[in-house]
Amino acid sequence: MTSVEKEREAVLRGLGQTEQFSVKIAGVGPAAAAANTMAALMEGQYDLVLNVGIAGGFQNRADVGSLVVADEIIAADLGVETPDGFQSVDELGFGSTRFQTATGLVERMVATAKKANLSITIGSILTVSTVTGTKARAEELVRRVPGAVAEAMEGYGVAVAAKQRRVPVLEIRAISNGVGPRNRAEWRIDAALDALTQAAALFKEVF
Ligand SMILES: O=C(O)c1cccc(C(=O)CC[C@H]2O[C@@H](n3cnc4c(=O)[nH]cnc43)[C@H](O)[C@@H]2O)c1
Repeated sequence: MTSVEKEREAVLRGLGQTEQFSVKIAGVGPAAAAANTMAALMEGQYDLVLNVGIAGGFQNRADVGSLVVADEIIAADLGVETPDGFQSVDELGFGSTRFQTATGLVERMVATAKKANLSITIGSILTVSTVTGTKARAEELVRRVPGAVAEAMEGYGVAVAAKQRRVPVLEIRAISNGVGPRNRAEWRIDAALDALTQAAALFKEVF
């Protein structure tokens, strides 16, 4: 599942000729991602759901142009803001903001990417509904989730649908920008899409 067509094309370029994978559009944001992933899972039989796309990288954790793979997918803004700070739905007893990703496959993806000389980091990938645009917010997210390496907008939605259908899930992202003060001029979307293509070229071997 990719959010937009450009990400889908980048993945298809890397996959080359294969019938092993089906690459579908999730849309932007967790709700669209959950609905479109569920629709895909109702139409076909799948062994694994991958959420692949670009993301923001947290400073000194994931550099622009590098790859990240999630050991955990976390809905970072699903909760309540109280005078004492943010409380997640887990703390409130309303559900879970966290999904573990497919054990074994994370390590295989990382080992294979490293063998291909790609820069890749394992960590929590946050799902947010609002892109972080300030240093204070970036710091707050890292304080709340010390293992966070990147933020994007779809992983949690994809994971909700995958879990419902009892299919393992993985999130792999290429970093297009830093998480922090908004600065569109610093975006490196082409570099991130190239990294996605290089990652996807390994998928046949890894999965
Ligand atoms: O207009 C902005 O300043 C802006 C900054 C970052 C991202 C956006 C998007 O509209 C991107 C949405 C799309 O890309 C993924 N993505 C990429 N970078 C980030 C990020 O830093 N934080 C959250 N999501 C990001 C996301 O998964 C969406 O699919 C606009």
